Amino acid sequence: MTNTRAFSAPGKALLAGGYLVLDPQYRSYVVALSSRMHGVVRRKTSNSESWFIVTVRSTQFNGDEWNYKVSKPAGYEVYEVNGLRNPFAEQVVKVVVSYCQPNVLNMSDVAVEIYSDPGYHSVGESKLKKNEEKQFRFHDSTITEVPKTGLGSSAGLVTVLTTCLLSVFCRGLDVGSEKDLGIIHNISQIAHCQAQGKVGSGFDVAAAVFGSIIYQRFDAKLIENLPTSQSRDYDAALRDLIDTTNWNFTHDNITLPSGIRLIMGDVSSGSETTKLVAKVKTWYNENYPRSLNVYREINDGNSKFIDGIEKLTELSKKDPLSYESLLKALDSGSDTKAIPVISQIRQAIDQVRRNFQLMTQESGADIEPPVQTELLNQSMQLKGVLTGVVPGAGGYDAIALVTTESANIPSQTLNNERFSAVTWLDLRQENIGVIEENPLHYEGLQ
Ligand SMILES: Nc1ncnc2c1ncn2[C@@H]1O[C@H](COP(=O)(O)OP(=O)(O)O)[C@@H](O)[C@H]1O
Ligand SMILES: C[C@@](O)(CCOP(=O)(O)OP(=O)(O)O)CC(=O)O
Repeated sequence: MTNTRAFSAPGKALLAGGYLVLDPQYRSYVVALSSRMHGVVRRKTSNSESWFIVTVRSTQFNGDEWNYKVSKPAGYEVYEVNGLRNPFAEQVVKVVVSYCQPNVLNMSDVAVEIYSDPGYHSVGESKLKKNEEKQFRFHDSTITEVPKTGLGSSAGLVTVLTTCLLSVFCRGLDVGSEKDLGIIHNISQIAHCQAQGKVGSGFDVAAAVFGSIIYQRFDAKLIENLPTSQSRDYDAALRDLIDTTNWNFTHDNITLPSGIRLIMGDVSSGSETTKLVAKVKTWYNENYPRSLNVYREINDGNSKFIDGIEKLTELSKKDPLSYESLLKALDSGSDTKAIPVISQIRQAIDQVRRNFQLMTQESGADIEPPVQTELLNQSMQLKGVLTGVVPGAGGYDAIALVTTESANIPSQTLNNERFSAVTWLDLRQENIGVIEENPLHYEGLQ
């Protein structure tokens, strides 16, 4: 077992900051989730002297497996021996070997088993396999054909695979050290961005690495300006970008106040974030500077939301009795207008949602389409709900509710026609980012 290590990284929900977070000037509020992506990595004997193989296996998805042959005629060459595509896995292998510079002449083969927690994908016809520690769902289809719930599976994959490979190629990796987390973050952002072929804000990768955070993005040019991987200067530029460049981004750890939880409802109609982002960008440019005012209003709402959540945390510590009665008031569904911090949070989210509804009408991007507005308004009638949003890019994917710990949303909505399209996901917030796991916990799943 000494040859084997295991790591995991969390999924995310972007509660405040959708679209704005693409611009480094705006802060976002990202909650890491209890649904995690896992990787178990082991070294094996190599059959060749001039190359080695990195196998990425995802048995949950109909036995998916990718085998990357890594050789170094001049610079590193990485290709999948059966011509199978997984751009995220491939980019991670490329970036990690270019960064760590393993000696292909005496490097062992490496195998990484990937496991994703049930929350990442719709249940469908899958079969649950478990042992005493973990449980995973096994699907009959390949990864690209199984519907996602929107927790950021590619960011999770990239982050655990990066961590697994670094642990083999750069010995002594310690995910408890800020420095090593920084390296994992920078490599994961580069690989994710190159695989996506577009520059997202990177909030999903940052949450996978650092957990729940206030996130402000790095300048997209950092990655765009890298020379191509064929260039002589690539390896040096890459190392410089990972080890010495100041990325100048914010990832301040946060936690939801005690007694408050996040609950996600999968609506599972699916929306394509890239298309929504493209429509919003067109709308923004065509309506400038009025669109800037809309963004400023949303940003003001986001800031008041973040501030309100911080006030709740403060109150829970300084005056537990008042805090307890505030939670009780939320739970009973009684009128909470007289409680300033609750009004602040609700008004802040109303301000954000009003502007998202306006952008939806004007841009044609279904950020908060009328069915989601209806669902959120209905959710606000449930006992124990503090507030609710369409997370991230919005669309028809999901809703996220911030509720009291004791609110039982699934039982309140059972047999309620208005919620018939919603599947409440079995997950909650969990602040922690990448962690080391016990590799034995993945054995004997049945
Ligand atoms: N469990 C997994 N095993 C292997 N690859 C995965 C896994 N989960 C996600 N991926 C990779 O990430 C891709 C999904 O990325 P994307 O469509 O951007 O979804 P998301 O919004 O969940 O990140 C998959 O097609 C695959 O390449
Ligand atoms: C629009 C965005 O600001 C937020 C998108 O959030 P989602 O949580 O919807 O993300 P995906 O998992 O990529 O679909 C784009 C971004 O920040 O990358």
